[in-house]
Amino acid sequence: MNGNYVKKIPIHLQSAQNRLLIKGGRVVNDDMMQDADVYIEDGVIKQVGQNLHIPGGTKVVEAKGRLVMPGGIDTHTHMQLPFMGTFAVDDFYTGTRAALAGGTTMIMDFALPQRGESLVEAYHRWRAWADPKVCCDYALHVGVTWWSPKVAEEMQELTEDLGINSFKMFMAYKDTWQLGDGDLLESFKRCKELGALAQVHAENGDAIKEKSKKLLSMGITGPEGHEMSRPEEVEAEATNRACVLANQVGCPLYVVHVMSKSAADIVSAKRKQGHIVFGEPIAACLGTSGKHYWHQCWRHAAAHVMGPPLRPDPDTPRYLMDLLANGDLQATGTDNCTFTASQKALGKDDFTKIPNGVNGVEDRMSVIWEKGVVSGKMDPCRFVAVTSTNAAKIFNIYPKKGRIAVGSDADIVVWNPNATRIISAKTHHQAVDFNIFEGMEVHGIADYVICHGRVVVEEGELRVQSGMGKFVPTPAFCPHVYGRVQDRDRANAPQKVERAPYDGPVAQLNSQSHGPVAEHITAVQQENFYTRGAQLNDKSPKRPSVKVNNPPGGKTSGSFW
Ligand SMILES: NC(=O)NCCC(=O)O
Ligand SMILES: [Zn+2]
Repeated sequence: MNGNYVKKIPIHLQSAQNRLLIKGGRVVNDDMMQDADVYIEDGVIKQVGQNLHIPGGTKVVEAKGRLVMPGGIDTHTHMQLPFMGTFAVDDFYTGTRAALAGGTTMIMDFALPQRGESLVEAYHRWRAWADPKVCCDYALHVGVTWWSPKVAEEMQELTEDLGINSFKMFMAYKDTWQLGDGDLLESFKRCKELGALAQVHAENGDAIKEKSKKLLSMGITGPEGHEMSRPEEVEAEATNRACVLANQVGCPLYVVHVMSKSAADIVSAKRKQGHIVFGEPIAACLGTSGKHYWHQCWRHAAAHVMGPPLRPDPDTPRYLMDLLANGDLQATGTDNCTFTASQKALGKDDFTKIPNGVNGVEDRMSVIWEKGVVSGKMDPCRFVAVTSTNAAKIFNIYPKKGRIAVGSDADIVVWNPNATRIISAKTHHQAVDFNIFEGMEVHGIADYVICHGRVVVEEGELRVQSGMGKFVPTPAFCPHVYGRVQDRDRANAPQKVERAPYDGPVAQLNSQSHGPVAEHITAVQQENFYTRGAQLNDKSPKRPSVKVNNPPGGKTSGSFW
């Protein structure tokens, strides 16, 4: 099977089933597989096993030869994001509908305030956009795009009252969302106090700005300049800095879109050193590479522009998949943030103006199945872990989400591991007019998708309604993230050395000594010499006896001393 694998059916033919049996399939969780039936009532899994007692009139989904897995959780999307002068074209309706078509039953999006804007207001704006439109469940991360005591206060309101347990800080996007190291430290400290998970977009925004200017001045205006302006080491440096700063204040850290080998190596090395850090590769970097930035067709190249960029090293997807398979990286998202050709063309003469973002929400499950399971790197249990369970654990919604077990939400994908399809913008359900995985043949198709107990994909037919999904609050102090923080703090607490006080002579500070006092005098003297020609403390009735004609360090022949 390939091509147009999901058809739309009219809303009036859609119905909610409150009793459903998935029969004859192989249930896959992150830690075990078993041949079992799954019985669902009112959106919740009620029984898992064989020879179940099922009430008459229950709708049956035949799953023989299929894998019955927790629906996917996409940890990173930006539906209808206002960004770089425009809005992402996939909104909360088309984006979540496409997610379901591909077997993802929950997304996690980002409420991103403008610099100086209230975080709580941004949160409510995103809720107002998403609630009436979402076809599947969703949660929100909130961006900390500036710092002040008010931001710290609002973070508390968001975690305690509004269902937020993760905050994203940007180390890129200088002059808009970027935080400096001091503000990063403050936000990490605050996350820790509130039991929230700190997330970072790890790229050095200052270096990017500088390099972009240089490339543009050399006449490099096309999409290849995007990658050249932010090469691997720019991502690796920021990843390392974020890990160090978070670890210094004992705050757990989640690095979103780990795009390069060197950034992934840092996450993996820090984990080995005992840091509490998680790494999230996305479908784009697992499924394709940055060679496209050098494509002859401008539109093709621009369609791949995202930050951090895809990497030209063709070995990157394999490498990241290996780390995902062996546990060095943990959860997967897509950074789905889509722009049409005409939107990308805002940067036709300047790569820094191409709206950043690619697709992925629909194809993540198939791409990871193909590159991860079909390639023999991971088994179906690990596939479930990296596409669903680990996200549920990290964001504290497990086992409500991410597991097939009694009491869990009935968010399930009935996966046909043998069917194939060819990914194409012509047949995908996203609003965007380009697909970065165009032409890729993938095994693994969602024959049925069940969301809150409703069959939303049935033998190729997509049955959704806007507003079907719900906001899922994510509680703070997640045991999976914060479980060892207290013990770790206690074990690593600095110890004072008990000793007799020093009782010898202590040197007297004077104005000739090096250090802050001397520096202060030098700076003031400099101002007096070159700005006003006035003397130190001009306004005070009695001047100190500092000889400005012979400054400390002596005179120089240049214009500064
Ligand atoms: N990643 C990207 O290119 N676009 C969305 C904004 C962001 O996450 O940086
Ligand atoms: Zn993002």
